[in-house]
Amino acid sequence: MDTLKFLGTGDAMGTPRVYCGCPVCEEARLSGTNARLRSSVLVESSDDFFVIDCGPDWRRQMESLGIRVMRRLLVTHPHFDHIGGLPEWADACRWVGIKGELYAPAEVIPVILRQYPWLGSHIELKPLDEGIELDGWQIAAWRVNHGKNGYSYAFRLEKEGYAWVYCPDSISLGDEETRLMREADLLVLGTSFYHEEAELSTRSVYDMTEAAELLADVKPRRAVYTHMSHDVDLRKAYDLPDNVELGYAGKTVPLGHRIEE
Ligand SMILES: Nc1ccn([C@@H]2O[C@H](COP(=O)(O)O)[C@@H](O)[C@H]2O)c(=O)n1
Repeated sequence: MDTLKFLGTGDAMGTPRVYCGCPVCEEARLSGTNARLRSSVLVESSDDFFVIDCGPDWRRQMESLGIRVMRRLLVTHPHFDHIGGLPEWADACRWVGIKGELYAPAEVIPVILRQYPWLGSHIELKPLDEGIELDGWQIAAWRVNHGKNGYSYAFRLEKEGYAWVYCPDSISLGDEETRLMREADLLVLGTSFYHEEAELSTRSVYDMTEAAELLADVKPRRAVYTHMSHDVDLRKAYDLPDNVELGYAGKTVPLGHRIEE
C-alpha cells in the first residue's frame, strides 16, 4: 500500500524559532519532541515517490531518509517555506544528471522563476491545473485563501477509491474552496496555533479551534494537522476532535483502505 510520510510539520519559521526562548522552543533545542522542520510530505508507492513542497529544510529532510535522488515535486504555493529548497534540489539534479519534474499551478510557475531564474536548466516546470496523474494518483489542485499572505493551493489525490487532501496553508475557506475536501479518507491540514489571538485580517493559516469547525463540516474520516508553529506543544493533550492527530517528522500514514474496512 502507498504511504504518506511527513518530512516536516513546522510553520514558516520552523521550531525552534531562532529568536525565541519560549518553553516549546527550548524543549525543541534540548530534547527535540517539538523540533519541527518546514512542512513537506513524501508519497511513496511500490517503486517510486514524489514530494509535496520543498522548503529550506529540504536538504536535511532528504538526508534524514537517506534519499539520494528526488525526481518529482508538487508545489502548493511559491512562499519561501515551500520553495526555499528549490535551488539545492536543482543543483542536486545537475550533479546526478537528471532533469527534475516540478508540478505547480500555472500562476505559480512564473513566480518561482522570478525568484530563481536559473532553475529551468535542471528542472522542468509543468502546470498541473488540468489535473495530473503520478503513480496512479489522480491529482486535482485548487486555489485556497491564505489570508494576509494571499493564496495557496490544496491538492486532492485519489487512487483505487481512496481520497486524501493536502492543504497546509489556508484560512477561512468558503464552500467552493472546501468542496473537494468533503468526505475525504484523510485531510492533512495546516493549523499554525491552537488558538491564535491575533486579529483575523493579520492571519494566514487556520488555528486548531477553527479547524475543528471545518472538520465538522467537511467530515474527513481522519485528519492530521501540520504547519504548526512554536505555539503547539506535542507533549500537551489538546482538546481536539476524535479523528485528529498532530503530525511530526517521520509519521507515516497508509494511503488506502485496510482489508477490514
Ligand atoms: N509574498 C510572500 C509572502 C510571504 N512569504 C513567506 O512565506 C511565509 C509565510 O508564512 P505563513 O505563516 O503564512 O505560512 C514566510 O516565510 C514569508 O517570509 C513569501 O515567501 N512570499
